[in-house]
Amino acid sequence: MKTIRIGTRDSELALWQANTVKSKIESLGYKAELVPVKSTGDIILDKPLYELGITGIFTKTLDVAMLAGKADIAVHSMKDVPTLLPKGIVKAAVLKRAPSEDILVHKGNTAFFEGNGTIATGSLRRKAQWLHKYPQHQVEDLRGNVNTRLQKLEDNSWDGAIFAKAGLERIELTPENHTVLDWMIPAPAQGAMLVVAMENDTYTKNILAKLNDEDTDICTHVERDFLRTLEGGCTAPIGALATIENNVINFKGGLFSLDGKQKLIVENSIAKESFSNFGNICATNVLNNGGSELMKKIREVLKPKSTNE
Ligand SMILES: NCc1[nH]cc(CCC(=O)O)c1CC(=O)O
Repeated sequence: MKTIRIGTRDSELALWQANTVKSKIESLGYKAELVPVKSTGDIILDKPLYELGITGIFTKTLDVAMLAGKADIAVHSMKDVPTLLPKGIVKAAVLKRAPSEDILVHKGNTAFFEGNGTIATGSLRRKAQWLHKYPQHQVEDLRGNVNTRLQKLEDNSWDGAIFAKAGLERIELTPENHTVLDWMIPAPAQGAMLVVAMENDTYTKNILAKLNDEDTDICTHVERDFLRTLEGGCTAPIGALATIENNVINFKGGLFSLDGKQKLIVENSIAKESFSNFGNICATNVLNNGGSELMKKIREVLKPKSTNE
């Protein structure tokens, strides 16, 4: 029997995700092994992500390994995956979503919420939404994998730092002192895992199809369509979350100015079977209600840089 080779980065979160897929493949009665690959996103830590000028920094090295025939599949945090996949690489499964929320990890004293706080994040989306809600606060840049960021928070005088709840839970590192940011719109596809395979690898694709969660697949499709239509190749502070209840998709998306002062929100629902163009409809709604002007301003500042989160 062919062994499915899973390309993976070596961060604790990436390994957890790759091992989870390995176990699921083995539970179906097939063989799988991990192939470690180093990613530039994990190596360059001194610059904000959006300044690195590379799209899909976390995923590119694994794409290269797959295209070079060194790995059959890769497991990604779906929010780190560019909305257009490289030629020859296709979506093979979207796993059932873990919690989608962001959380603030702090140091026990929450008085800063009411006063002059300093919180750390490397994400434009988190920064903009934080400053919108807490305009008197400072936001500092914070890079690195989840473990590195937790360590940096401990080593610095910041009051808190923002993380994806799913990422901390997966590696069982959620600190006791934290607040779930249920008001913050998560990154498109946050909490979901995407497994990609080679387009021509029917054997592997047929196995992975059994791992696909239909509702998560649909929701992340809507969120990523919203992102793709809105940003048009540039990275802006954009959040999106779709959920399904009683066969209805409920969607909330937001575009923010970099300083968080401006906020354009769309909330919309549609029957589940009409999901295919829904993200684009929601994005067009934002673009027609001030979003085009705001995106133009954001592009002038960020251009020619672009990356995900
Ligand atoms: N930006 C890096 C990243 N990519 C995926 C996750 C966590 C898992 C997920 O959101 O699906 C994280 C960590 C974080 O944002 O705190």
